[in-house]
Order: sequence, then C-alpha cells, then structure tokens
Amino acid sequence: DTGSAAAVPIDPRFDIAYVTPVTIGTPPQTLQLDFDTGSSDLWVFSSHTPTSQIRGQEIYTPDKSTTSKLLDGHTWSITYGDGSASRGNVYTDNFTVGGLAVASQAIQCAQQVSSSFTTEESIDGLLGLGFSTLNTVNPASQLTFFDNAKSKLGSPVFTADLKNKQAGTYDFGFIDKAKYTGEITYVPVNPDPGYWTFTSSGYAVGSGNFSGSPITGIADTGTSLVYLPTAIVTAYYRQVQGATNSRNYGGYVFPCSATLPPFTFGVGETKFTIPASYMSYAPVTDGSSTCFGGLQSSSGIGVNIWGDVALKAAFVVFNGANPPTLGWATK
Ligand SMILES: CC[C@H](C)[C@H](NC(=O)C[C@H](O)[C@H](CC1CCCCC1)NC(=O)CCNC(=O)[C@H](Cc1ccccc1)NC(=O)N1CCC(N)CC1)C(=O)NCc1cnc(C)nc1N
Repeated sequence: DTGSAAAVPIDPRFDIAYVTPVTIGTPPQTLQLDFDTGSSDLWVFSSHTPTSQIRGQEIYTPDKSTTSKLLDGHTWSITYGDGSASRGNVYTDNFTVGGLAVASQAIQCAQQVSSSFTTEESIDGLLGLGFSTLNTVNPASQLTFFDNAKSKLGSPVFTADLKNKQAGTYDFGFIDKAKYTGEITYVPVNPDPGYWTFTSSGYAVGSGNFSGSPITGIADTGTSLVYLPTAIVTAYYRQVQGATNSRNYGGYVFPCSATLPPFTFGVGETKFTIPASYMSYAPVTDGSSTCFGGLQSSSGIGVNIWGDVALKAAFVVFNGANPPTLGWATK
C-alpha cells in the first residue's frame, strides 16, 4: 500500500507550520494535523477537550465512531520545545492518511491543551513521525502511524516535499522520482533518543567559502525555523545590514528591506541552498518593518534543528528501515 497527502501552510503569508488532512473512525471524521517528525504522539482536539479551550478547531468524537475503543487506564502528557503542552486519554480507531489505512491506531484525545494550541485555529492536533520511543502514553507507549503502517508499505519510507508558501506533499511507502532532481544522498540516522538525528557536512553563507565542519542536528517538520550553533548564526547575520540579536524579540531581527544572503548546507557531497527569501521569516508583528530571521541560534535549545525553512529547500526521504537513514535530494 501507499499514501499521499497534501502539506498545506496554515498561513499563506509565512510558513509557520503545515497541516495535512487525515480521517479517524467510522464514519470517517476529517481533521487537519501537523505532521511532526520531532515528536511521536498522535493527539487530537476531541469531545474530551473543554469547549473553553477550543476555538474553531475540528474535533474527534470517539462516541460517534462505531470502531472506536477506549484504551482503558492509558493517559498521555507532552511538552514541546516552545513550551506548548497537552494531555489526555487514549482510544484506538481506524485511521487513514491519503488513502493509507491503519486499523487500530492509538488516537490520543486531548483533555487539556495549552493556550498556544487553543489560539492556533488551523491545527486540530499533531501526528508524530519521530521514533516511537518518544511516545508519551502511559503505562504502555504506543506506536506512531508510520510504525503501524510500515508492514503494509512497499518500502518502509515516508517523504516530505514541503514548499514555500504553497502546498507540498507527504508520501508514504514510495519515493516519487518526479519530486526531486539528481540523486538522493543518504546519510546515517541516530534514532536515539527518538528524533531523526543526522550530521550535515557543513555550511556556507551567501557566496562565501564552504566550511566543512560537521553539524549534528534533527530533521524536524514540526519546527518552523532553523536553529544552528551561534558561531554559524553570527557569521550569517554579519552579512545583513542592520541585523541585531534582539532580546526583546528573542532572536536575530533586521530591517525587512535588508538584502539577505542565501544559506547553503551540506549533506554528504550534496549542497542545499536555502534562498534568501526563505531566510526572512516574517515581520516581528503584523505590519512591522522589522523582520525575524529564519535562522536562529540553537544555544538555548541543546540540539540543532533543521526545521521547515531548511526542509523546504529539499526533498527528504525518512527511511524507516533498519538501520534508519535520511535521504536528501535537490528539487
Ligand atoms: C516527547 C516530546 C517531544 C519529543 C518534543 N518535541 C519537540 O518539542 C519538537 C517538536 O517538533 C515541536 C512541534 C511543534 C510544537 C508546537 C505546535 C506545533 C508543532 N517543535 C517545537 O516545539 C519547536 C519550537 N516551536 C516552533 O518552531 C513553533 C512551531 C509552531 C508552529 C505553528 C503553531 C505553533 C507552533 N513555531 C513558532 O512558535 N513560531 C512562532 C514564532 C516565530 N518566530 C517562529 C515560528 C520535545 O522535544 N519535548 C521536550 C521539551 C520539553 N520542554 C521544553 C521546554 N523543551 C523541550 N524540547
């Protein structure tokens, strides 16, 4: 079997996140989920979520599904890097993504979500595509949709073809040659503690020389920006007129009129260039002439993160074979 579904930016003006339609239950209930390779819980706004915490999101109602089953005594609680959080109980039900079906997928129903989820009306929940070791369900952790679907897939892979300010695609079980150019460069993945961790072969700022220093980080579709070591980030913003590291805005900002250099990163021998237009993330507040950079320092995070700003510049194969690898191709 295979599956293919659109990854749609939640805001047409800048790519803070992408959502993908899924169906849950019988008859099918359609929700838009944020596919997140940086976590491994599949959780949804639900009939168990207090209405005071719901603002326009679609919800999953297990009682309306003839195939839902309560996973008795199981609970979950998750906190994300940006401090957002949610927790709740667990059902199993039929689940499909782009035509690919899993019969008894663990669906984590939110009984509590933090305010940033309530205010993000376009996200009805998350679908974790990290390694199942990260799943937070107690007393028995649950498998991700990808792990459940693997045995049905021609090839144990999924691919991310995220695009700038337009809909891209997540494919499951096959690699679509029409979505990339040249060859796919595969690199090793360290699945511990559960992220898609790989090592980039280096970077260049604009037309500057390529620095071959290895950068270990995670490929994370659920993170909007790229977070790299401070030395790299300062080298980048040294090339941007008027750039400052703003404590007020929590990162590097610059005049929206500034000329930005592109940013190149290496995977094996292949080089990926993030165009300057992706490197200006968004005005710090609506209508401001100060813009927030798409590249920020990872010093406060503890891990380097290749988020959507970088992933948009490539076609990425998440190969769930043993051992797992990451494939990168230009497009
Ligand atoms: C089992 C936990 C799981 C593995 C968890 N994984 C992650 O945090 C990475 C994961 O990819 C999550 C997935 C996000 C979570 C929020 C909702 C959207 C998806 N990524 C992050 O938290 C990275 C930082 N956040 C982001 O990048 C969010 C994503 C977002 C998008 C749309 C709407 C709201 C938020 N972007 C923003 O807040 N933006 C607004 C501000 C703008 N300047 C940039 C874009 C983890 O590491 N948690 C440990 C953890 C706990 N507590 C903290 C403080 N840090 C932690 N790392």
